[in-house]
Amino acid sequence: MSNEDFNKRLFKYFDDHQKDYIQRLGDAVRIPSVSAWPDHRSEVVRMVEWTKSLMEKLGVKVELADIGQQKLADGTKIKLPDVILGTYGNDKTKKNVLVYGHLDVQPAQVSDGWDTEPFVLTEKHGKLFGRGSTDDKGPVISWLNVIEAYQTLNEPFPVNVKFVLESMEEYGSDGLEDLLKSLKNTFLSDVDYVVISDSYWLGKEKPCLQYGLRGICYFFIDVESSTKDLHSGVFGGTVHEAMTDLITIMSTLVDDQGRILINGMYDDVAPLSPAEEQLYSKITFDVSTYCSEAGVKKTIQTEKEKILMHRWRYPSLSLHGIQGAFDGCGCKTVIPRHVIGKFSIRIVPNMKISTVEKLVENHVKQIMKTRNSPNKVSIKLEHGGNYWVADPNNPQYVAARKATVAVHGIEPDLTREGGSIPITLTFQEQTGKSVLLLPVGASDDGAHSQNEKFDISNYMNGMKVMSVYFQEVAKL
Ligand SMILES: C[C@H](N)C(=O)N[C@@H](Cc1c[nH]cn1)C(=O)O
Ligand SMILES: [Zn+2]
Ligand SMILES: [Zn+2]
Repeated sequence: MSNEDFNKRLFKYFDDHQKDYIQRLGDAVRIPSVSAWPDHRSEVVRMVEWTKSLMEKLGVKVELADIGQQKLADGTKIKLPDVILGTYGNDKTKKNVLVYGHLDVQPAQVSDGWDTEPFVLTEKHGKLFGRGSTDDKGPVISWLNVIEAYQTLNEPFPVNVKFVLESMEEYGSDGLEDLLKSLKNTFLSDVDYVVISDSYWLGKEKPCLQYGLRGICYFFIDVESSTKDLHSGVFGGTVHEAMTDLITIMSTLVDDQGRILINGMYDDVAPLSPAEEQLYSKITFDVSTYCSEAGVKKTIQTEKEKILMHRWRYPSLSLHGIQGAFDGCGCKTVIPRHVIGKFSIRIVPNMKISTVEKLVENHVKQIMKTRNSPNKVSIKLEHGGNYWVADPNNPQYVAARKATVAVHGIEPDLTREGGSIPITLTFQEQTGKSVLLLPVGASDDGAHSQNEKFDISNYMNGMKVMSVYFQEVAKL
């Protein structure tokens, strides 16, 4: 049978089994594997076990790698979830492709404003709503569905596949870097290509391949004022409040133009070359759609090119929350004794995590000097992950472009991602091989947001692209 005929059968098989794939994703979404919630660690472990069992059913050889313990803010330690190392096929004549993905998800609760139960996959108008549907359970399961389809159709798999599936990605990939370094001369030594499907298209219709990611430095600012919470009527106006110090610090970090106000933060940012500047205008991107997907009235920048640059090649600082602050309904007249402010800086070429950390520390010290406050303030880099930029002309990208054209009938845009996949650079360094970001989700999937979803069409077409990608990589 020609390859074309096989792909027709394969694609039909995917379409015919849509219901089974939705059910499988639903089983995964039902496990609330939130890595940021220590009290849900057993659910993360359950997700690892669920995936291991599916992989073993498909004949993937699975090993669970212990990556040690996580130290929580209060000093206690809990076990980090094991990393799944999978091996499928061992044919020395075939290429070895390493697939990375993550099984943990961002927190979610109906009270955040979800229209449906976040951990119940709900199908509406061709969309599958649920936490982790697009980030990253849908894509991870898609890779496994591809293996299953080949088996059922009795077709030899075109490549050997290795899997690294972690469950702390949404918490900065705690513990994974050391593991990968320790595997450099064993599990990783014969890897030819690394592929990651954990990001999103730039629009809803046009597929893309990505060759860059921003990194992330996530900070906690801890402010302690008193030994207990205080009555604001009794103590207000006489004590230095932790919250007042914290809010002052947090209000000095970024201005209304999105510019980071920390001295020196832009010193290492790579200058924009004329060649790079030209790339942005060619990319399909609609500013008004972007605004409506975000649910905002306007963006800081108005030109498409500038928006893309600020998503991909400039740093940004976002404020995320304050632990310990009153956030319930009604009025509570209490002065909290201890608050922890949380913010992150997305970093870009050629910023260094250690420099960013020092600059933030200096900034906080400077602000506190002006406050005449006796409160205990400490700043901690909770986790840091590097940026990554690759050459989109390397053969692996050519293979993925052919796969995209074969399924979608259109050349993908070559784009970058504003989010972070902290371990990407480590894969490149430890294997010495090309890493490809092959997104399958759409721009409006709402990863990390309320009503995260994965379109059924993206699920089905994603598996088709992944299949042809393996076939094309086999030919390289
Ligand atoms: C792009 C990827 N799907 C993702 O969402 N990554 C997270 C990683 C992270 C790092 N610290 C916390 N989360 C992100 O970009 O926020
Ligand atoms: Zn995520
Ligand atoms: Zn992700």
